[in-house]
Amino acid sequence: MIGIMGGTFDPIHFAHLRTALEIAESCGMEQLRFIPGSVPPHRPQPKASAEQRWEMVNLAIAGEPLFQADRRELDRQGNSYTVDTLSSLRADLGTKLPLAFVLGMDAFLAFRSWHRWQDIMQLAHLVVMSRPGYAPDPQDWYGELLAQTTCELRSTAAGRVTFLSVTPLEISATKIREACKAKKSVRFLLPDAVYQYIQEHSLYH
Ligand SMILES: Nc1ncnc2c1ncn2[C@@H]1O[C@H](COP(=O)(O)OP(=O)(O)OP(=O)(O)O)[C@@H](O)[C@H]1O
Ligand SMILES: O=C(O)c1ccc[n+]([C@@H]2O[C@H](COP(=O)([O-])O)[C@@H](O)[C@H]2O)c1
Repeated sequence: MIGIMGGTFDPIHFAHLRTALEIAESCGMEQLRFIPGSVPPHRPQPKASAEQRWEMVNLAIAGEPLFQADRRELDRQGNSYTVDTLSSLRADLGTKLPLAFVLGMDAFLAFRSWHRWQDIMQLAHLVVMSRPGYAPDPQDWYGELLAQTTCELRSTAAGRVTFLSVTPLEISATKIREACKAKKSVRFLLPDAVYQYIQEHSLYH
């Protein structure tokens, strides 16, 4: 199974990295790909450029064999819709391989507003990670799709939803950008290489 972690990554931080590793290990993924978005359809545009966010993702994941960075959303024009990304991954990887789109509870709560969300369910599983401050969706719309074990995800290519608890880390890119703006240090919230990159490029000031 391959995991896909999409995000704005403005910037990538330790909560992305630690939760991704825990999910990859507990689901038995052979690889987890970080896919930074170019033009997020659903939020204000990022402060760092697409290439800067790409470079920070690469610095952050260096040396972790389970992780890969994938730039297909950056190389595409227009809005970075997840349905298009997953279709393009299917074109590369075939229809049989289990694919799991990994997202935090905050993102999952808005999932049914995503572009062609029903089609996303045909292309991948959803692995929803706990996130401090976000309670589970009270509308149990995914009931029939619920997978109780991660084994169930490996036995089909797409279409199931599962919820996994990860180490609660109250880190967000928003707070990191705000701290930079307030001239406070963001060291130890993200990898040192990313911290240095932010300083060298005077990001978020
Ligand atoms: N602390 C966290 N715990 C669990 N999941 C997280 C956490 N931070 C981010 N994620 C998840 O990682 C993915 C990418 O998130 P994103 O790049 O938007 O980071 P963010 O910290 O939420 O950024 P921002 O504050 O700019 O919205 C999303 O699915 C999001 O839910
Ligand atoms: O395709 C959509 O309509 C869509 C709407 C909202 C979010 N997403 C994806 O969800 C992932 C997490 O988004 P974000 O805002 O937390 O960085 C990222 O890969 C986004 O492209 C996708």
